[in-house]
Amino acid sequence: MVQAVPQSETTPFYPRSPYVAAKMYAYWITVNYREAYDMFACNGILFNHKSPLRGETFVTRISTRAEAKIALALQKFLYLSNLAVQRDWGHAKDCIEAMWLILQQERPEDFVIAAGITTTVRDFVRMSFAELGIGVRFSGKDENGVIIGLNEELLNQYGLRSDKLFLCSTIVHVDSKCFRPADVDLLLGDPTKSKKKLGWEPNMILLP
Ligand SMILES: Nc1nc2c(ncn2[C@@H]2O[C@H](COP(=O)(O)OP(=O)(O)O[C@H]3O[C@H](CO)[C@@H](O)[C@H](O)[C@@H]3O)[C@@H](O)[C@H]2O)c(=O)[nH]1
Repeated sequence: MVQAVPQSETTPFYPRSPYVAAKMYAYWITVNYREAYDMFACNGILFNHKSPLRGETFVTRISTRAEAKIALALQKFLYLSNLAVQRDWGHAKDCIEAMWLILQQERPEDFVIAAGITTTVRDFVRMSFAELGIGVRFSGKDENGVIIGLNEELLNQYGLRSDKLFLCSTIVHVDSKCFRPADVDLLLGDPTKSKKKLGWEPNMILLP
């Protein structure tokens, strides 16, 4: 449903949730006030951004909280829905810096603020488990996640015990009943304008 890949300032919007539909009002009223009253009003079109303050209902925190509990043997499984969706995940600090830069410009304009790198939820989960020393592979029809390796050294470094983690055991379950009725398959922002005009560069990016 995305109208172009990557998505720049000129890509048409196609909201896939009531929340994002409401954000369209905020976007257009900003443009309207700028054009009608010559106000210094700008839109930062921010792609997904994270920090330690990220709410626990978002997929990154759902996963990392569950992963930590699994590593501590306080929980057995992580339940997720669609692992194939891709997001352009950046850091909130970088976005705030971009907001400040937008407001320092001579002329008010709209800017895409994005890392310009897209990652599947599947890879995010795999990478964050790996940070703890737990190797996970997703396979099979349901794409459940299975332990394929344990890095004892890394686990020990965090004071974690590997005796409750078993090779070949399934720790990530995909629940297809929980797929969103309308979801965004792929978000990948094009930050070219921000980099060029604002001199903005994200400091924290998620490398696959
Ligand atoms: N929440 C959640 N999402 C899951 C899960 N499993 C897979 N996902 C998928 O992970 C993706 C990201 O979901 P969220 O972390 O909930 O974020 P979001 O819907 O992309 O919302 C963010 O982006 C919006 C713009 O697209 C923002 O408007 C919003 O503020 C937020 O930053 C979605 O495609 C969702 O289907 C799960 O168990 N829980």
